[in-house]
Amino acid sequence: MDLYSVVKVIGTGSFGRALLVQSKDSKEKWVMKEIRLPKAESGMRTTRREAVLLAKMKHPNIVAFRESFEDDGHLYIVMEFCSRGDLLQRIHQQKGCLFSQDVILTWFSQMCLGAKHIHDKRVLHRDLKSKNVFLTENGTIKLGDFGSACTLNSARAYAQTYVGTPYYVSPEIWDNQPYNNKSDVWSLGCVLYELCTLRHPFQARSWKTLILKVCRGAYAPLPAHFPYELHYLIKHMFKTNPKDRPSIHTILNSHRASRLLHKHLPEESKELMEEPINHWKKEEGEKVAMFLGQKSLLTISTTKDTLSCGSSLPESQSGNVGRRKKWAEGPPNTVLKVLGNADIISSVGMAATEGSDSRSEEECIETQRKKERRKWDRDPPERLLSLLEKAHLSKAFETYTIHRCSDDPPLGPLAEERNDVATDGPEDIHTDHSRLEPRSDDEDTDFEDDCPLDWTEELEKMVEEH
Ligand SMILES: Nc1ncnc2c1ncn2[C@@H]1O[C@H](COP(=O)(O)OP(=O)(O)OP(=O)(O)O)[C@@H](O)[C@H]1O
Repeated sequence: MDLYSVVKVIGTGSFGRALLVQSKDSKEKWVMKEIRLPKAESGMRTTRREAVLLAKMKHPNIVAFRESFEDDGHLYIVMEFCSRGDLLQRIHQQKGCLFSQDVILTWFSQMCLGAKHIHDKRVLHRDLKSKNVFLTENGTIKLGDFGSACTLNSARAYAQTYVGTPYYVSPEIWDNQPYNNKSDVWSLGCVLYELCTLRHPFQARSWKTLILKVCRGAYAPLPAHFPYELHYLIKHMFKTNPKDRPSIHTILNSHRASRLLHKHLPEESKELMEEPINHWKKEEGEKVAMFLGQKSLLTISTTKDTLSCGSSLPESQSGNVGRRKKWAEGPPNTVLKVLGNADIISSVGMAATEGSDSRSEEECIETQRKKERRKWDRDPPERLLSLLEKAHLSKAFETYTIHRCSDDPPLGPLAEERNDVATDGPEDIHTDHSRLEPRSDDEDTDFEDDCPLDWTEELEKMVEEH
């Protein structure tokens, strides 16, 4: 502490203060987070998690860690100072004037790089929001605030804890399912949407509407001037089923928007990235069109028709331009074959599962139950709503840390913790190299929860405390 002089208090978070400090030696400015340490010795390790995780993240798009130390009952984390503040402040400064597409894509592609680094290290951020994305003096984006982050290697730890800011929370969390890497993708989608519209995607006047809108993935479309790829990306990031949502890896490498993002990546990152998959090559498109034309289209216009319209083009060209085609009466064989092999997607109910394989009745019921949980046409649970009605909706922009049972430790910085939780300490963070391989988005959802958490009780307590 003696090495720094305090310039000013930047802000106060739920866990303590953020101070702007200056190194007495170098005169460099840093942010020092001052976090009250819990009295119980056992709670200290959780409090230190933010420092430990931040120290592990060395990436140009993540707030750099300098050092951490304890003094007088506080933990101090010294980190890079992002002089241009957070994106929420930046959005407010716009006063309704939209950001340019280039700015949005430049910032968003850097957010993706930062998030990819976190996920590659098997860490979930769990509180991505515009307030936790920072801008440096030279305009670089940095993800910060790892107070809610957790490692993925302890299934118990993440399955039983909910952390997040309600406006940015994905449908699966409201549905008592576990937080996973795609939940971070949802939150990042919210930030992208905010950059495009200066509004939150899920605006609501009540908690009930908020939750229902989130769970139905109902948002107003982006302004029409944005490119198709951006509309498409948002649509995918807001898929209500996390398995249908792209992973960060997919967004950067094989999504329809990847090429657009790549154009906006910093040069040094481009070299390290894979070349994105080109979804639609003109030559391939022409080949497909030709194939379809031969297979299943009938030529009904003739050169004669074209010529009678007064065209003076040579026959070779006028044939191409003037011919009109229409679909044959019956669907093409290829389509029938594909449909024959496809699952009957819309068929719900036991008929679809009966006799289809050798699964037990319980397994079938369980599958059915999971399908039903995804529908979200029903109202949110009465109890959840009645307690949320008491809370002001503005609270939905604050970070919540909720844990399941009194003997199960929460993961937030002020949490009490048992000694035997295996997610603390640098040794707990391991790199799973298989995760670095490109995979389908479905495979890239990290885990399933077999014991969904009932966190309404904890939320009730928190709402009362607020
Ligand atoms: N590295 C940083 N550079 C510049 N400003 C920062 C940095 N880290 C935090 N801040 C600012 O300090 C203030 C307090 O941040 P802090 O993370 O402590 O709490 P919070 O994000 O406001 O709340 P909570 O952590 O409860 O979500 C915020 O205004 C934030 O923008």
